[in-house]
Amino acid sequence: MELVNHGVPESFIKEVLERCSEFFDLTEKEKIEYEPKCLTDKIRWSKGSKPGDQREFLKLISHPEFHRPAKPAAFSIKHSDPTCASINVTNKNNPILPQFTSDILQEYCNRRREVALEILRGISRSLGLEDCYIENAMRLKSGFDAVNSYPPCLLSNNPIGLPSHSDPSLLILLIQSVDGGLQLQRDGKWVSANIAPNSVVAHIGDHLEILTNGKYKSAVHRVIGNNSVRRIGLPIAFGLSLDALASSAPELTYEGTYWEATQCNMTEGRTKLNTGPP
Ligand SMILES: O=C(O)CCC(=O)C(=O)O
Ligand SMILES: [Fe+2]
Repeated sequence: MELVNHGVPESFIKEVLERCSEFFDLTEKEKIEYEPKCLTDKIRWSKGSKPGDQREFLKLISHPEFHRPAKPAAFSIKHSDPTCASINVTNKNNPILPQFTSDILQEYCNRRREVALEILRGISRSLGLEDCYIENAMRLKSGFDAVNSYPPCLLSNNPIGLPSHSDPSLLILLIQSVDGGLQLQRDGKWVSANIAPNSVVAHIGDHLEILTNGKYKSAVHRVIGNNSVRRIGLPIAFGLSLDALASSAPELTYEGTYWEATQCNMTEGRTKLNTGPP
């Protein structure tokens, strides 16, 4: 789904993508400072570790608090926890950029959140459920947002920057710095997503497929790399509360659970949905 008139000005989107790009311009030594050291590190840099994943990515954990109310106290860590010294770490050589990058990504996530909630309300309605059904079932007030952005690495002989996969979470809103790269699987074929400048791609994640008992299907997608120009893809994944569990809405179940159905129906690239309940 391509979204236009989404209410976030083009200049702000440009600024977000530029800040990400500046972050990737830091030296490897500087970026290593932002490798995750603590569970609650808000801004993290790392590289794809799975075969064929040529990404380098920056992640923002914009969850308000790493908080699991139903778990023992030891599982609840607030961002202000003094034992997590690496939170908000600033690099000596670049004292401004990463904090600034984190702030601007946070602001971008906040602005996107309302759009995501509005789409999820529309999806609830389309299923004959009350508007706030998904929000309430997934406890989105303390939901988890993550931003991945990455420049293409040198793509050697392999044009695939990120292999076929579907995303965890409920809904993903994506912008990109240059057109092209993202492909979606439709009827077994790869279709390029041509996204107009300043528009946003919205696609469904695995948890929404589970929740809706397969009525909304998680989008299988991949990214084709590009050696000539840096492309930043910036998906925000809107996820459920760390304390919630994705399971089929009882109002939508029929003949057993969706987990059972998906597990006897393996298809390429659907690893997340085929591994069974967590
Ligand atoms: O860069 C993109 O267009 C998409 C990236 C993606 O699919 C992901 O990070 O899961
Ligand atoms: Fe993805």
